[in-house]
Amino acid sequence: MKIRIGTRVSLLAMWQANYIKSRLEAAGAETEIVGMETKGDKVLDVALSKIGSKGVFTEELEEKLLNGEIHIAVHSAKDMQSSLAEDFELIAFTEREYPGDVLVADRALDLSAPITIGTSSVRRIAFFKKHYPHIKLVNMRGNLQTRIQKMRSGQCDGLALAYAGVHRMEYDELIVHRFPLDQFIPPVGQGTVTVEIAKNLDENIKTFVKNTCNDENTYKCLQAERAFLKEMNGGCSIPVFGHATLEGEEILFKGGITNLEGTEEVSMEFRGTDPILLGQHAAEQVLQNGGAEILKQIRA
Ligand SMILES: NCc1[nH]cc(CCC(=O)O)c1CC(=O)O
Repeated sequence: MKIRIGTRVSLLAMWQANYIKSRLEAAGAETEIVGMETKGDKVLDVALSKIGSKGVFTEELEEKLLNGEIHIAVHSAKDMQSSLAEDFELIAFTEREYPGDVLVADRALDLSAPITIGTSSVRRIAFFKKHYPHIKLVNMRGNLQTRIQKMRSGQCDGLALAYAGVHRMEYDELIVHRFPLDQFIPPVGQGTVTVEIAKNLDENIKTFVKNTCNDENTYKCLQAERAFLKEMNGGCSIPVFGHATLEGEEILFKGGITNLEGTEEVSMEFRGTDPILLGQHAAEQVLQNGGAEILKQIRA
């Protein structure tokens, strides 16, 4: 069996693809990595939340899934839209890395001082405004390496990033702070790698990939998180967050939404055993308890 793996070409995307590749090969498959640049990689001067079109990192890979040039596409689960087009499916989620956000810098930073932090995530911006209103924020896109270069050229004192990406790119020694998970609640999917297929994929390949790459516990959590995200109908320009963990058979889901200024936040916790029902219920409750109002304000 030879499995062609599609990926973006950033170093982090390549890490993810190689991670999946090594699992498939350990289980006896031959593989080939097919890298490609996507719109999301090329347009770097605009905040993601403003590019607007859905799937800026996924469209081109999906074309290749459909025409068979690749069998699977590897993504960060966080980058995936909550509802895929009819023809596609996420069949595996790898065991999750620590899901939180960290501060990366070349020197120790005093978070109570008026330092400048680079980020363009609407969620991180809102949490900074709420918990660190004196900190100055500057827009920062591009891959991890580019952002670190921009920081070193003086554009900011530090960068707010997902731990998972920093760790995978081996920048651990630049981590100067970990934001608590209950203060910077992670976005849906942060820290796990997912495998996307076209539904017409050969069943043997599909089963093989599932068996070698999927972590059942992470899968359950991601089902809940993604059901929540879908029901919230957010998109990456809306600071929606959601994080599920397992406690025995039970799923604990924490999620919500904040306005862009970080002055209004609806965060709630729910427990359940059916991931999809739990995620949907959580979204209904968050929307009913002020979330719908926040969404409306942001969209206006
Ligand atoms: N926003 C881009 C992005 N997409 C995935 C990761 C890495 C973390 C992950 O895979 O969850 C990052 C970088 C970041 O947010 O710091």
